[in-house]
Amino acid sequence: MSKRIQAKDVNVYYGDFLAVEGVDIQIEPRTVTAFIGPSGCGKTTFLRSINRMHEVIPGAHVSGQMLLDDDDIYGPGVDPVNVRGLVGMVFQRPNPFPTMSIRDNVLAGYKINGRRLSGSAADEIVERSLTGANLWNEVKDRLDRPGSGLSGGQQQRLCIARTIAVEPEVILMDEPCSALDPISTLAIEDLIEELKEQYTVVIVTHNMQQAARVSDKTGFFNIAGTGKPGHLIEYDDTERIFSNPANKQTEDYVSGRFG
Ligand SMILES: Nc1ncnc2c1ncn2[C@@H]1O[C@H](COP(=O)(O)OP(=O)(O)OP(=O)(O)O)[C@@H](O)[C@H]1O
Repeated sequence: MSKRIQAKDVNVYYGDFLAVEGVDIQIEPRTVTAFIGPSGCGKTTFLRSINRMHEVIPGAHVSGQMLLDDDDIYGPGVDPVNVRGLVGMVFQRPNPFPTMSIRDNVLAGYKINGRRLSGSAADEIVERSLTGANLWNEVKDRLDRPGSGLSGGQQQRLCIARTIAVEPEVILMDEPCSALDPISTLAIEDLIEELKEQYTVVIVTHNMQQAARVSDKTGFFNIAGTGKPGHLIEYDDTERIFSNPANKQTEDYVSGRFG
């Protein structure tokens, strides 16, 4: 598990609008990468292009190559549903299925794909996934209760359990802590550290301290003005980005002199 992500001259569009232009990046397996940058610079848009979630918006499309190891996820005949199995996504707001039990939430990826599981296989997946999401001990005695009965932080860890249940190679996270309190945020940050032992993790965050805490590498995106496309300005070791970036725009942004 865990694959390299390589974008080659990737442009991301909403209809005719070019939202992100010319991204070249190579993200190594078993690392955490954070995307930072001002609002509207295309962090989320680019993130969503890594598992073809972008194209659920009518008219949205991508040009260039997006490779998972050596396979282009936009290649001919590639089924986006399979791509989303390999590249899981955790969203800003925890979104467990509210009426479904905790157990069924974990298994939701299998149910949606129509895959049948024996009871013992399902039990094993539920325990492994909830343990992997650092949630097992808190919920093991109430697996049949609805997911909506959990706290926000627990719900987000349930969503992470649902993502890892289907054994992806890559986990994308779009501001996964922005709706959480500081304690729950720390729990997710600790979990991200553990997830990178098995997965390639890419996280969008507005919180620069969080990027500095959780990531090995940081990508800074910027935009020249409203209506202009966002660009990846710099991608380097997180320590370097926050202490001695190569680009003046990055330096201005991380030192708070932006705008
Ligand atoms: N569904 C959409 N349809 C059309 N344009 C969109 C859509 N979603 C985003 N955009 C545009 O694409 C550009 C990039 O937006 P995006 O949300 O990716 O930026 P971001 O860096 O993630 O911003 P934020 O930090 O505010 O979340 C913006 O100009 C935005 O208005």
